[in-house]
Amino acid sequence: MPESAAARQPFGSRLAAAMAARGPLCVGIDPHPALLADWGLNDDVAGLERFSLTVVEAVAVLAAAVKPQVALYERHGSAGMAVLERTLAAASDAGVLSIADAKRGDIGSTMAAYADAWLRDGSALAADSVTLSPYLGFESLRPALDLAAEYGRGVFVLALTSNPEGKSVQHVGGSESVARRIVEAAADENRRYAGTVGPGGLGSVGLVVGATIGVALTELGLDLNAVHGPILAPGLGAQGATPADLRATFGDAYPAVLATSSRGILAAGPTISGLRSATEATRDGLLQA
Ligand SMILES: O=C(O)c1cc(=O)[nH]c(=O)n1[C@@H]1O[C@H](COP(=O)(O)O)[C@@H](O)[C@H]1O
Repeated sequence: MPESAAARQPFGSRLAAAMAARGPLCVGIDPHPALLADWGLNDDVAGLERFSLTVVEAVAVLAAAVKPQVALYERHGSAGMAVLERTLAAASDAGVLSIADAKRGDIGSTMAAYADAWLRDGSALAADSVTLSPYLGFESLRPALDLAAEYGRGVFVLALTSNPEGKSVQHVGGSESVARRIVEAAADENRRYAGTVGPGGLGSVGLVVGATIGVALTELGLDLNAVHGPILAPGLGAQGATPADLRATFGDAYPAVLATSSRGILAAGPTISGLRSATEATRDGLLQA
């Protein structure tokens, strides 16, 4: 059902409500060729669609959000991107929030076009939120930040990524690290819109901080509580992090953490019941941590 921007609550408020109701788990939709094969599907557009819609059907009532990985649709060309459009529409129809994992970032004039694609009402690719890369400077993301705020949508900006190579850039500067610039900029941005956030809500500018970063927050002296936004934490499952690792890594910022797992859950397909069991087990592990 299309929903007008005026009627839509800010993304951070909608996500906080979903996390409170369903637990702090996002299920990544990453249709890797090997997973398609494991599910008995061809690595083609029909396989991609079957895979994606099955995941949405299975987890929409259990997860706080789903996160389709855009690269795995792009590799099928324009027909793959059409499947992504239908996957985002199916998530919306099923009542689960979507995070388009596009990791976009460019100079402002081009960024405005990315913002139009992923965040503007009327775009077939519009998701509830999108992942952004701040390598061109946090402020280069301005068109997306402003459009997200206008339409009640959200963004997740890469801060400390889950891959081992990330620290070669993100840790540079030590106590004045690159990551600190991103964390502080996101906090400033959420402060600007603090008046739109209801009690217990979160801001709509989130960060990506990997579940695999170990003690980096302490080493770099970063306080994620000051962000007042959601923290998307990939790395659970296939990349080795456990719910206990997440709890230890994020400490008292844990209530704002939306953990995300793709392969760890998708490997339990292709049955709906298998996917649901894996989702519930992962979610319960996060709630008990
Ligand atoms: O933005 C992301 O979601 C992301 C950031 C990051 O630091 N690390 C990371 O793994 N991701 C994404 O999260 C997903 C992780 O997939 P699994 O390792 O299969 O759970 C992939 O789609 C990655 O692109």
